Amino acid sequence: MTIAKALTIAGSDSGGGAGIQADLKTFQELGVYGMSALTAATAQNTLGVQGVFPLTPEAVARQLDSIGKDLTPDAVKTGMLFSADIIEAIADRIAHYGWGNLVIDPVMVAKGGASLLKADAVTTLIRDLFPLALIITPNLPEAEMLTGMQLYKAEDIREAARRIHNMGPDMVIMKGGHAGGELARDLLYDGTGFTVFESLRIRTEATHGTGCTYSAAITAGLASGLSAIEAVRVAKDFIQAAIEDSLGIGSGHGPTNHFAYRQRRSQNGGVLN
Ligand SMILES: Nc1ncnc2c1ncn2[C@@H]1O[C@H](COP(=O)(O)OP(=O)(O)O)[C@@H](O)[C@H]1O
Ligand SMILES: Cc1ncc(COP(=O)(O)OP(=O)(O)O)c(N)n1
Repeated sequence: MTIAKALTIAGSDSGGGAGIQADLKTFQELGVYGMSALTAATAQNTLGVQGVFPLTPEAVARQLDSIGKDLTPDAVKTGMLFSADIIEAIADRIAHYGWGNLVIDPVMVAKGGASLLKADAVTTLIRDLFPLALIITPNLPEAEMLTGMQLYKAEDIREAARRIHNMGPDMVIMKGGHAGGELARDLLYDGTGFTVFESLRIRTEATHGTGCTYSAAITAGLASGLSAIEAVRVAKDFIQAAIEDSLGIGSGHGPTNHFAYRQRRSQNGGVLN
């Protein structure tokens, strides 16, 4: 049996809704073998982030070496990276092992407002990691931080996608979770044109870890051999089901339901409804 393997390089969310935990659950649900390299532990629940405890760059690099010397990933994603020296160590190891299918979720600030990336690490993220990426998946506040633009109008969002594309990745997905409106609309830009992925916006507080889960689902699709467009289409269905069927746990921003996509498919003879 050959199984697709995906690696997440990210922080731990003790509450289980975001970070490494969301990524590994998503990989598993999509039939992909999950591996992880931890960058930081967070003390976190649905109410917010109570503490951030980064690992040393050396500890991150050694985890990547252990994986690289034995278990070649078919796709890799990054999430919370925290500091410039951790990013440098990760970029160095990814280049060393020649890992492709790299999805970068440029995690900066948790929904509750806690900083998950030091301000002085943004330039290192752009300089060292973006050129290695197949896809970068900023939400609108992250895209504003990366470009210095204010993103309210559709044409400005498209211009921001072009500018982020010029920072080195093959593709950019501008996520629409933070925009208003009836639709949750994501835009994929590949350097020549835009592809729109949209769904009905669900009115809910249970959106903790949506970005992690979405980028992990894209990574799982790429690891399985899907094209980028196919992988994003599956990921959009996965996150929509996960938000719609939320679990109702915790008293703040609850987690999404990582079981939902598979449960719906099995109830419908393999077809998502
Ligand atoms: N309320 C919602 N209803 C439907 N889809 C949503 C909702 N909120 C976010 N999404 C989708 O979840 C994915 C993650 O987007 P977003 O929430 O913007 O990321 P982040 O968690 O990084 O802020 C995107 O596909 C977005 O369209
Ligand atoms: C450890 C960790 N990593 C990433 C995040 C941010 O996750 P995201 O999917 O953007 O969800 P919200 O924080 O916006 O709910 C995190 N919180 N913790």
